[in-house]
Amino acid sequence: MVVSSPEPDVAPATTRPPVDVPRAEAAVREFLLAIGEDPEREGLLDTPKRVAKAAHELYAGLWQDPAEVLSATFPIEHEELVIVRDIPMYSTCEHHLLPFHGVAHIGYIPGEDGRVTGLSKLGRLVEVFARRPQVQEQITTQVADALVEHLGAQGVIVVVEAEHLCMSMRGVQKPGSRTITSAVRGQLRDPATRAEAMSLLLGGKR
Ligand SMILES: Nc1nc2c(ncn2[C@@H]2O[C@H](COP(=O)(O)OP(=O)(O)OP(=O)(O)O)[C@@H](O)[C@H]2O)c(=O)[nH]1
Ligand SMILES: [Zn+2]
Repeated sequence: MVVSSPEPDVAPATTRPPVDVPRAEAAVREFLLAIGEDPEREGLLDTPKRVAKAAHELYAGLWQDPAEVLSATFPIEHEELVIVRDIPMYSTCEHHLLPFHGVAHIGYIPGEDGRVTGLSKLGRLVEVFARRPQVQEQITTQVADALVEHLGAQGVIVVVEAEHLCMSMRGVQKPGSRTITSAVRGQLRDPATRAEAMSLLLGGKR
């Protein structure tokens, strides 16, 4: 078993994602007008340009392929649990386009061929699915399914813990509340294995 707590590993934007910049800038300008702001005032002059530029990073996952992230594997014939926990995660809720952020924990049992992926690739996989307009449940299941589909994992467990700013700074206004979601696949559905993985994954937090 391997347990690792990684440094943040944010995928560099190697290819420029196809944000339609003029369209994004025009939309931000319109939005500023809609809320009664003056897009011509000095502080806002460059805002449409900045927001469009930020979109390249915030939504980079829309143009990334999970299969590519998981394509590099190592034949070290490890057939037991590998866990990377406390992977920092920033995403955008698709309902309000506000951030939600927290950590993801991933455990997987490699495929029968014993091939494993690089530990950082688990962090990159989270990026692929988090850097999109999203809901937390979907990130969780997409990460789990990608490990089964593209890595051939025999078992997977993914837990995501996050605070949603749409619940903190507006709406119900409950700052500090955390949402926890999990997805379990294959051999880790077995109750005993799952309980062991969960306790390692959460590192004695509960
Ligand atoms: N299940 C789930 N719900 C989310 C997520 N992010 C935001 N939401 C919720 O999406 C719901 C949208 O509800 P609506 O009633 O359509 O929108 P709203 O009037 O802005 O809701 P309030 O936030 O309650 O004011 C809210 O309850 C949010 O808390 C997520 O990742 N997963
Ligand atoms: Zn929201």
